[in-house]
Amino acid sequence: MSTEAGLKNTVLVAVGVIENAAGDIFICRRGESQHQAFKWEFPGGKVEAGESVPQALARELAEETGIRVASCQPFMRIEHDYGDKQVILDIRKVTAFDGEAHGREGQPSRWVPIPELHRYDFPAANAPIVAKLQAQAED
Ligand SMILES: Nc1nc2c([nH]c(=O)n2[C@@H]2O[C@H](COP(=O)(O)OP(=O)(O)OP(=O)(O)O)[C@@H](O)[C@H]2O)c(=O)[nH]1
Ligand SMILES: [Mg+2]
Repeated sequence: MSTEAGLKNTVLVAVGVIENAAGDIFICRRGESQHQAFKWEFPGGKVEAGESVPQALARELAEETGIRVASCQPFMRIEHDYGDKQVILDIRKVTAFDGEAHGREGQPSRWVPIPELHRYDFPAANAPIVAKLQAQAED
């Protein structure tokens, strides 16, 4: 029963780590009416019924950033419990895309060099994403 209640509050989220030719990463700031308000995020959103993760990612990135995904690869998967909500983040690295990434819904956005990512206030679930990107950048 508690499991059922938990599952009802679990959302699968397609998240895009968009990388440009300089190796910088595109991030956006969440709005005041959203869960984890005002935190910085990697753009993305909930996978809808009947969608695959790459399909949801393409749709969400078109809506939120205006880009068309040309190539993406699995990066990592994170399960996190916020108490009020459980999320499963399926994170994909977007290495080829068409268009200029921008905050298409009016949200603040910017390209950030990987060594500076930890300066931004991300949702708690995102810590392993930033850590993995920075560890890979050190190689
Ligand atoms: N897009 C995105 N969502 C994240 C990240 N980290 C993280 O915990 N989340 C959580 O994933 C959940 C779903 O993401 P979302 O709110 O972007 O979903 P959506 O675009 O479909 O949004 P909406 O319901 O606000 O219209 C939220 O609870 C959000 O807090 C992240 O880096 N990017
Ligand atoms: Mg979203």
